[in-house]
Amino acid sequence: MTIAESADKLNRAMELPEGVSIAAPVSAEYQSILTFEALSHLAQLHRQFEPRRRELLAARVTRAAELDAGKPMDFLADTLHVREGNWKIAPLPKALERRRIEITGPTERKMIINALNAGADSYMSDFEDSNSPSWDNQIQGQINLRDAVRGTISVDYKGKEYKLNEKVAVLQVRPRGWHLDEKHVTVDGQRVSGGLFDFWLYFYHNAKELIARGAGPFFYLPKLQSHREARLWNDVFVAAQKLVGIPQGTIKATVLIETLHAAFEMDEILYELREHSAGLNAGRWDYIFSCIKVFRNNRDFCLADRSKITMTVPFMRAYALSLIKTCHKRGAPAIGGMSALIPNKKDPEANEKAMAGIRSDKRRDATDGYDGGWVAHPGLVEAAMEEFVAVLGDKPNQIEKQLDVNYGAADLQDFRPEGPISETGLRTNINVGIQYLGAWMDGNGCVPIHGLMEDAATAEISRAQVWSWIRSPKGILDDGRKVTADMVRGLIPQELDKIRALLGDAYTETYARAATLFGDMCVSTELEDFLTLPAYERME
Ligand SMILES: CC(=O)SCCNC(=O)CCNC(=O)[C@H](O)C(C)(C)COP(=O)(O)OP(=O)(O)OC[C@H]1O[C@@H](n2cnc3c(N)ncnc32)[C@H](O)[C@@H]1OP(=O)(O)O
Ligand SMILES: O=CC(=O)O
Ligand SMILES: [Mg+2]
Repeated sequence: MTIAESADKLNRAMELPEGVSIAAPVSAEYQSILTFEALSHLAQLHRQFEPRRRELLAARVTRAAELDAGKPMDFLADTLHVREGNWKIAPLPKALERRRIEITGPTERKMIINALNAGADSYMSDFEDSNSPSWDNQIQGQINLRDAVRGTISVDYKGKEYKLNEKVAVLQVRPRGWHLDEKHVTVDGQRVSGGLFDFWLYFYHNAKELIARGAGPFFYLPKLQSHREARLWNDVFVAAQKLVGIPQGTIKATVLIETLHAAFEMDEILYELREHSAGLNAGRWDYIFSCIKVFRNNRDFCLADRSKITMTVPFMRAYALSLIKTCHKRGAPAIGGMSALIPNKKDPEANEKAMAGIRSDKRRDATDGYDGGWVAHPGLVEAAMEEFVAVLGDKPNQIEKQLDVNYGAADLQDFRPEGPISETGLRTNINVGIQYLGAWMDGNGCVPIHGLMEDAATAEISRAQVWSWIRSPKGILDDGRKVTADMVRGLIPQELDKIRALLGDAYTETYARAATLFGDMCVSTELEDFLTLPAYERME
């Protein structure tokens, strides 16, 4: 029986609201999330907001075409009054005042427990970059979150029982970005938005319970490209709070500034969400990816090896400090991003280096003025926390710190360094891109590769860099060879062999499919918008 047939058999007994259809199995347990009322409100929200989502996605295409045609990236003229106005976001709830260290990770059951117990102030549970959006991951993730909110989550793993400590981190949830659909659920024959689906199911099942427990429905909003996209989220929040019957302004959301477009609209984004805002976060990995994507047709644009694009290169520095300045002026928290370093159990020397890297990353963020920062692994919380405490002392945040910096459009686009580009850097991008994509298509959205955390955002940089080095006349290796499509096609089987040898029994044929897809995307004439869009269509 195919998945569609078994889904049909299982779901035939299930009563669905008018116009709603589900093309995936819904077990009795899944039905506790996909209730008639939850789905009927989802359909209502879809009908109300989907036309605007589509308009905004179309506006992204128009904007990209304008940039391709050479229109400069700049601050918006018609929102000058917002940038110059004297306003602040609404006061923060107590639960979101102290966010020095936020751990992040996928919504897998054991990981949720480990993350909530890790000693961080907050935990961002992720349906985006670190998640592979298979049907099971999405619905099981909602089940896990529901149980975590109620404190009943537990799991027995290899004979060890996992349950929550008395004191746990404050939970925040990141739904998918506006670009992703949830292909298994349609309303009136149209796929629903992945972001709306994730947001609504979590909100519907947990908002009141969270409020009763002294927290609230707190979110992270990924990959926004404009304040109009923030306005759409704000309007969704207003409608959702009304549907569930909780006061307006109860939802709080932190927006990731992780596209170059959004860096030019930070004030405007905070303004749109001012009743619901919990500040901004520097999503550094998607930000680098976005810069490459924005300048895809600018033959002068070229970035050095991925390892050379650190937080201290000119354009990243301008972005990082502008974000703090904007947030603090508006009374909003500025949350730092993720260092990709993770602990290394097998190699003490590498481990020491990783820990030193984490410390220096968090020290720089805290000293600059960030109110908190992200870590990818429980083993990093203590060291990262020490660095923030060293700067903040016993204060919950440093929002009062106003930055006297003035970065303009040219600083945000000072894309240095352009080199070096090495064969090692090229091979690493290919190897990481294929390994990540293979794991993702097999249902795992976050993978340790060569001592670093790799997720959808970091893999996007790898993919976009290879594409850009082929296209740009500046894509020349430090030994003088031009990066070409033929060179990349030749390296892919070699890197796939290395992956096969490395993974051993864990290797599946998916990696070969991932290599084909990755290769096609690198050599194609157009830079595909997101790696995850074609990959999602290849998943069940
Ligand atoms: C660009 C961005 O968007 S960044 C945000 C998105 N990315 C992330 O959130 C990264 C999340 N991190 C991870 O998924 C993981 O840390 C990985 C995949 C990078 C490495 O995971 P592993 O290989 O399992 O690490 P390792 O074996 O050292 O894990 C040790 C323990 O910590 C747990 N752990 C590791 N990372 C996390 C995490 N982020 N949250 C909760 N638990 C975690 C493991 O489950 C394991 O638990 P156990 O000992 O009880 O079995
Ligand atoms: O989501 C975070 C990022 O760096 O991308
Ligand atoms: Mg991101």
